[in-house]
Amino acid sequence: MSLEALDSLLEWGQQNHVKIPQNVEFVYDELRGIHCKSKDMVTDVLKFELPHNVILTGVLAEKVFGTNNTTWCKFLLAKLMFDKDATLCDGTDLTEKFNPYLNALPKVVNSPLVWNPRELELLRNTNLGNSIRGKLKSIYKEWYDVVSNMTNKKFFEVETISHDISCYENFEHISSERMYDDILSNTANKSPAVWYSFSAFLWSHLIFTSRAFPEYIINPECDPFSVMLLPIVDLLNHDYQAKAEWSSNEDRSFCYKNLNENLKAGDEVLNNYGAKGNEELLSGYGFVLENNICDSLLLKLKLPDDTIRDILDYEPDIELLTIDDYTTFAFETEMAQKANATNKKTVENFSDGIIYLINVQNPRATVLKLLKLFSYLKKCSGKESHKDLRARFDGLHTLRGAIEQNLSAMKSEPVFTENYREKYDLNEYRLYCASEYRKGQEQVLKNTISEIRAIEKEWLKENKHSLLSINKILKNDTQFAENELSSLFQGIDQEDVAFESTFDLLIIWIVAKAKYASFPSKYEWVGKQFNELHRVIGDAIDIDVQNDASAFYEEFFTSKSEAILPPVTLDEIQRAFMFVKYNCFTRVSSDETILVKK
Ligand SMILES: C[S@@+](CC[C@H](N)C(=O)[O-])C[C@H]1O[C@@H](n2cnc3c(N)ncnc32)[C@H](O)[C@@H]1O
Repeated sequence: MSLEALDSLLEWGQQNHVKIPQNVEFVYDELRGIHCKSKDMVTDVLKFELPHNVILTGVLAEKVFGTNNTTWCKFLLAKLMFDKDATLCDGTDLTEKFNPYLNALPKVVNSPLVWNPRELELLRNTNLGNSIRGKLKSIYKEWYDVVSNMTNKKFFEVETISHDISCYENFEHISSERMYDDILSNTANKSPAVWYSFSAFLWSHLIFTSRAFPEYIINPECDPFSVMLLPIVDLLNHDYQAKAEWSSNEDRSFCYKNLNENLKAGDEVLNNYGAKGNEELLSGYGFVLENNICDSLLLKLKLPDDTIRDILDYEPDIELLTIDDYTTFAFETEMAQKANATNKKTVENFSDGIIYLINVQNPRATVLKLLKLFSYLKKCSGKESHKDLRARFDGLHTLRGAIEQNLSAMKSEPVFTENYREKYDLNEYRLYCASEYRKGQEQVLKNTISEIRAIEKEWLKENKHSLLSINKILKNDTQFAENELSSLFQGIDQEDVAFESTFDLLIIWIVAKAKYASFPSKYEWVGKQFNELHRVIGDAIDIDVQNDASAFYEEFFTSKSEAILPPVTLDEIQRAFMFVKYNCFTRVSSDETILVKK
């Protein structure tokens, strides 16, 4: 970006009656691009006004291509930027008209969509790293659907873009390296062969994701997803604390007001793009904010259709969310959100998975939603509900285990491919963005684990009389340790008997208590639950339990001498396993198996 380009843009604005406050100036630096600063102390509202005739909307795309939608707006911008020929609209050449605006647009938006393979390795094991190819494919499809449609042939010479087309058609078989070398590097270097190539479209797409505004502000009747470009107003950078107001006048001009009081000389005049986390900022805008309080982590879960259907039909208090429940494009619109809220969801809505966004500052709200879902997933078949204490604890520990796994994957050092180092440069700014993004994601995961631990603590306190650990049992049931344990292992080589977990010991305790009918009076409820379960299930022992119980039996009760029958039968072990499955959960932190009173 040259300073002359900025000056020309501001002069063009003046000629076109764009109103810019007297006491601001636009400056440029490498890190923040063009941005706006107050020249002196500002105590009043700062107001920018943009006349309708300098706003780029879908109406122009309609006049040029006959279709008014965001995809065609992207083609229009690409044409204005990269086509040497004029783009006529009502007798005006739009390229000439918007030339100063086009010259001041960023050459590259630093989104990972255009990072080279070496840079992309910085995002390994993150949501963004895992989703970038999918995102690229969906933008590529948006382009392909237009250029491959016969009715649009009049706008494009398809032979010129045959390589772009074949790369899309073979997308799954093309390595990231080749995709970068053949296609994306042309976007990154701003050297697309023609204006309707995919590289040109991708540049335009990123200009829209990083600087478009919702059109409904100047045109309330438009499609809620329509967007527009606002020259000069779009030079304002983002801060989630900025108090900005967008409105329009009757003549459909756009009005931006900065409501931050007491700006000092040199302070930046900022816009507010919405409460966006670093993942959204980096992928759509190519920058990150340090210590971003809007940061969030996206958890995606894939569940079988039948499970989703069951939840939608019978579990109204379990919220299943999709990406449409969150921001979907450049600037969030209330209308789009309302449209999502009123639609009843079906299984088809979840083809891309169930999405939960966990906020770094307030993970609790989402953790509570996730806990309900995980309790449901961990509830045992039969009569158990996701609201039962055992299922809730089991869900909590499964969720905690999954989040901890995510965290350790995120922390693992990326392994760099040797030949990338020789072939590709590493942009320092992208390195910084990747590391800040990872830091933010780690922080969300850590805060989520702390929140789950805090919830577990509350639940343990509230339900302490309904929970029983093996340590408590051993303290109170001396008969078990002193007599029963040795009778169970008569004839078994004592050196072989070593319990590695509280789970094993609990199984043995249940076997002993059921066999000798010796549940201590304090724990009579365990006996009752044991009898009740076996009254209900009869001889139905599920296959997983059969396998686990057999392995356990073999490990502990294989007699040294074939002449001596072990004192415990496989059936007794299976029954104890069944009981533990339906009445216990295991804590991930201590690997401790806990019995739950119903
Ligand atoms: C709407 S434009 C703002 C004007 C832009 N600086 C320019 O040079 O054209 C959005 C782009 O500005 C940059 N940007 C916005 N807010 C930023 C911030 N807080 N820190 C760093 N860069 C920011 C990003 O490159 C983003 O893609």
